[in-house]
Amino acid sequence: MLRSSLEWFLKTEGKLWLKISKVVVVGDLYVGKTSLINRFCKDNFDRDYKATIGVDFEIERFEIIGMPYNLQIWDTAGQEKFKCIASAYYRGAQVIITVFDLADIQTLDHTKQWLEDALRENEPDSSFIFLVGTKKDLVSDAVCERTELDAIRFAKEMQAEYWSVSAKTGENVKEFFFRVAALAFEQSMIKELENIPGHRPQIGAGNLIKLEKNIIEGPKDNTQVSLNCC
Ligand SMILES: Nc1nc2c(ncn2[C@@H]2O[C@H](COP(=O)(O)OP(=O)(O)OP(=O)(O)O)[C@@H](O)[C@H]2O)c(=O)[nH]1
Ligand SMILES: [Mg+2]
Repeated sequence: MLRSSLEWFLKTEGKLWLKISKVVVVGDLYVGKTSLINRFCKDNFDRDYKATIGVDFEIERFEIIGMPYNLQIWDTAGQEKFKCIASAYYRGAQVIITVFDLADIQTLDHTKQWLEDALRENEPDSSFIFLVGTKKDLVSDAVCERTELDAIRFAKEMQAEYWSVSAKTGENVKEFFFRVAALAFEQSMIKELENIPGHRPQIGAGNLIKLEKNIIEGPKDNTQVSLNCC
């Protein structure tokens, strides 16, 4: 049912469809939010710290199964004095990315509060949640594994999918954002198909994009659709 709806949609409305999904990135100061976004959107890395003031955003263009699709990625400030400005931009987030520093375990403890603040501004169950450990290059494999045990526990409690990345080396960064785009795209498409009279998809079937692994632990190569970053 969903497949025939999708085929019909691609032949008709899909040609004119341009969907933008809002992604909000939150977490303590200095954890590497801006660096993560810059690695993905600009493929660069700056060793010097320049605190984000309030908020900033990037738009990243994708093409998924032949359709243009954009992620609007909001980079928020971790500094307490900017929290008030940043939180004004939490509303309407289809994806919330909660970031901590793998080399600073305290920042993991604060992720629940960041998530709570972001969720307060959004409809219940309307956002995908990710927990991302950054600066993987700074910790040994042993430390990383130990920290990840806690991180995976946190992720389960937060109903989030866990990923570890390094903006410095680029490890997992592209894979992570492709995963974000794939999930947000699929959800947008299902919502769009629901609105087409006589083309009611089976909600929950989720067969637009097939995932190979458990949703809680972030898979490395998990989309079977053609997903291109433009
Ligand atoms: N080694 C290493 N350093 C990183 C990585 N990611 C970020 N950094 C460094 O960590 C510092 C803070 O990074 P930012 O991306 O500015 O942190 P932020 O979370 O955006 O900070 P605020 O804007 O203040 O909230 C910078 O000096 C970065 O160069 C990483 O993956 N590896
Ligand atoms: Mg920043």
